[in-house]
Amino acid sequence: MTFDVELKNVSLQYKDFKALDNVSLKLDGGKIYGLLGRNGAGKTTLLSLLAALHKQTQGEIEIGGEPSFENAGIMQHVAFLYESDLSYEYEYVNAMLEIVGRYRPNFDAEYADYLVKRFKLPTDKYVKDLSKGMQSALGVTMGLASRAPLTIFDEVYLGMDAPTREIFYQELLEDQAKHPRTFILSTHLVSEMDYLFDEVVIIDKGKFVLHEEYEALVSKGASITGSSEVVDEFVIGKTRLSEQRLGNTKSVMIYEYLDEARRQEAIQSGLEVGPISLQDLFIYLTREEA
Ligand SMILES: Nc1ncnc2c1ncn2[C@@H]1O[C@H](COP(=O)(O)OP(=O)(O)OP(=O)(O)O)[C@@H](O)[C@H]1O
Repeated sequence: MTFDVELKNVSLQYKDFKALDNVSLKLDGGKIYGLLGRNGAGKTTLLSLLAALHKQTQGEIEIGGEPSFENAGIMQHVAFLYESDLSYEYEYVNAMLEIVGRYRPNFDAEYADYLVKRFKLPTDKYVKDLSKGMQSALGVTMGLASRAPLTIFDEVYLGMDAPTREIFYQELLEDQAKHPRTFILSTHLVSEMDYLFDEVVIIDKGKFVLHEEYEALVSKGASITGSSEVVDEFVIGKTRLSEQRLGNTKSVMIYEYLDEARRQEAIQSGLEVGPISLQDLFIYLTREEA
């Protein structure tokens, strides 16, 4: 089972501050979405509305085709994992997973057990005594093993070290292939996680910026590498996202679709044409105006 998600003109006002401003978005079920935004952009606010932790001040949210707020039938199928304070959690890992399993209709205890071993989570310590990275891995274990049709991870992987994050990414892709559901991953680890995303959503200062397929998005630009003079000449008049220089070699990311003829022209001039990085595009699209 997977869930579509739809936000129609959603705003959230905290007293006199608008954290989300008229956001509309439609996410088709069964895909992995990357939610990107700078600090304070409104990612957690948006995700906590999807998890019905509070209600939007304006607009409508539908999950699986139904209004989701205070809808127990829908919300039992929505898993929201975020960095939470577990410093008072006097439960062992297995006991905590058992509790989660009671509330999640699709919970797979065997898979949870497998993930506990895969993440090497100690089963003889209270959750409060686990390291920060281990607590993150426990959050990921709860989220994956719940197999909820809508699973939201809000930066839960921050405390994990790189090899542990790699295990998470592998498990996410493998389990998504076997049991497709809708994932939303918010992250600042853009260049590390971009390959996971089917589609990307960017918000900035509470406002919707874009929603696009990852492949389509990164094909909107190109990286051009070669000798400085030739690169400079080729990129004249094009929007530059970033620039790197090493000796006489230069690499420039441009934000412009290159058709086959232009690509061939670049290659004929001795330039290398590569894909653009989502991270550079993200930085460009959310930059502060000077
Ligand atoms: N309870 C609250 N009262 C007032 N303002 C709030 C409240 N919660 C969040 N905000 C504000 O809403 C804005 C969006 O916050 P949010 O946590 O959604 O951002 P974020 O994109 O998740 O940021 P980060 O990447 O830094 O975690 C911020 O300016 C924040 O200060």
